[in-house]
Amino acid sequence: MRASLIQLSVDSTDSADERRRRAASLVRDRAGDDLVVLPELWAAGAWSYDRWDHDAEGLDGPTAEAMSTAARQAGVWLHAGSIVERDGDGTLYNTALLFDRSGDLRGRYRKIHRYGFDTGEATLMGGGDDIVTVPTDLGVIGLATCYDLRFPELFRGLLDAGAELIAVPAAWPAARLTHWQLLTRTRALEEQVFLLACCATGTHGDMRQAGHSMVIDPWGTVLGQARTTEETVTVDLALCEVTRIRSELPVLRDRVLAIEAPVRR
Ligand SMILES: NC(=O)CCC(=O)C(=O)O
Repeated sequence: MRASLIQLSVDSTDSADERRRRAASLVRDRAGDDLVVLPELWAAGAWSYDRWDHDAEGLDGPTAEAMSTAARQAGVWLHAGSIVERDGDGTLYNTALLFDRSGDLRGRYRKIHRYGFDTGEATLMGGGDDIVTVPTDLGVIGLATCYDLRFPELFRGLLDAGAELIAVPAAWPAARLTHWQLLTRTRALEEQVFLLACCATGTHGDMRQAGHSMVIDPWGTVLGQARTTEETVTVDLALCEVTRIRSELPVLRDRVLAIEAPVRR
């Protein structure tokens, strides 16, 4: 399969509408690919907290509509990154969307771990409850978002739910680039999955984002990596490698599930 990460620039110099138009055009350029991935909260801006209320939308809002159309026009599976979703009660969620080649919404994941400690996303948004995997004609795709990378138990849950490839949209800060590079490779290696991690670039809300979007194979090898500009990384990958590597190095078979550690905080 051929997969692309579109590392969009999310900068305070352009508007959500401009980014939607640019993202749709970049997705259409990927006609012929199988899977395309966009970053986290790229329309509203992951660090533009003051925009979230204004730019929040439903699953039939302008971002979802533009991305559904772009997926259909390009004939690709499209992980459209995430949106600031407002539900019927008015609660905001950081919600990732996966469209199929016809533009139908096939997966929706509300980010479970909210970043910010006692500020930002942690206080302005609700958290998701569900681990989400989506069976596709490509393989089983697991969904996680940005800060989730710091929580290995979620990735183990995705593995147990059958994930062969995990897509991770992000808006990771440039100041913690080394964490991004370590955590993405570690999650791919420990779960023996392909990990497609698409980070935003550019600066908004006073936060410079890391770029360095990466595709990593189940051996932990980086198959493709972006730099810090707006760019698209395209790789060819064989999902059958998951089965081959899991049988060549069968560490997952050696799990001891009965360990019960006391939880101390
Ligand atoms: N958008 C995010 O989830 C940011 C995560 C982050 O900055 C970190 O884990 O460090």
